[in-house]
Amino acid sequence: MSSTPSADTGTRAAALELSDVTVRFGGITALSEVGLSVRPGSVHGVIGPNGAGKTTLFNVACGFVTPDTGRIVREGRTLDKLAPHQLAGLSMARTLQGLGLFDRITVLDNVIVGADRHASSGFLGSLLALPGASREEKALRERAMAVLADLGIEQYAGRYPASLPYPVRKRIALARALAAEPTLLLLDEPASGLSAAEMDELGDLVSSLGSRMSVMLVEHHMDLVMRVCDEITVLDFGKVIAHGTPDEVRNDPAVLAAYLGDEVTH
Ligand SMILES: Nc1ncnc2c1ncn2[C@@H]1O[C@H](COP(=O)(O)OP(=O)(O)OP(=O)(O)O)[C@@H](O)[C@H]1O
Repeated sequence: MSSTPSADTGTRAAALELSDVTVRFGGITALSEVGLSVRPGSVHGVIGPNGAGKTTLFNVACGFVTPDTGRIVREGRTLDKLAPHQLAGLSMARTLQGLGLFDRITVLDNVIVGADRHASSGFLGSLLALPGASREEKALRERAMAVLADLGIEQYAGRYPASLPYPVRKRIALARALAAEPTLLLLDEPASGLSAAEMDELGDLVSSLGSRMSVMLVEHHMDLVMRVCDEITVLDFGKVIAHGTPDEVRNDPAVLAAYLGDEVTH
């Protein structure tokens, strides 16, 4: 990865900053000159009606999509290009809507995949293949178990993901991301498929994560976003139409207009 220091703003660098990001898919402009800055130690929400560009923005932040134009700056360093395998090296981790768990290995081993920052080097593969526990493997297992315990799902460590309820599987995916010890966590629709009670628990969890790291939360569920986010960026038709605190965004006429006919809660 090539990177260059960005201009010193004199303040603590953003955990993640996207500037003037434009993404086109053929004739469709999914994002148009979008800017967003995730302040260190904050929970930053991204919302918008269907087709607004949320997923595309998330994919740019994860390196899945390279913008046609624009800059990605991580803690003061401008990244020419961001690839998914570079996330761990940048102390970033993400969860996806599709979870992406490995069903043929245990929950614990799934989380070890996250704990092993050197997975792309094949280090993890050799560890999992070895019957005897090396010092490194022991440390990885301990770290993975600690994260599972932190999320209240350590009892599932020896189980296989496919046999477990969806909300538990979502926590496993989160545990895998957290096991990489990120300082920036990117969450894509973490509340989808959860009951109201489970969503409440998730809200508490995201709030507590926000006190330990920076979080970018892309989410449909307005109640959750309003409850846990310090700042919110609102997209519509690929453009930023509002940005501010939950109260500012909630009362913004442009946001109300964008959601007209949709379920906005006050
Ligand atoms: N791979 C792609 N190819 C072509 N068009 C795409 C692609 N991905 C997204 N788009 C288009 O870009 C626009 C933004 O899509 P995106 O999925 O980012 O929005 P979204 O806010 O996540 O929508 P939703 O809430 O419905 O998931 C939409 O018009 C979508 O049809």
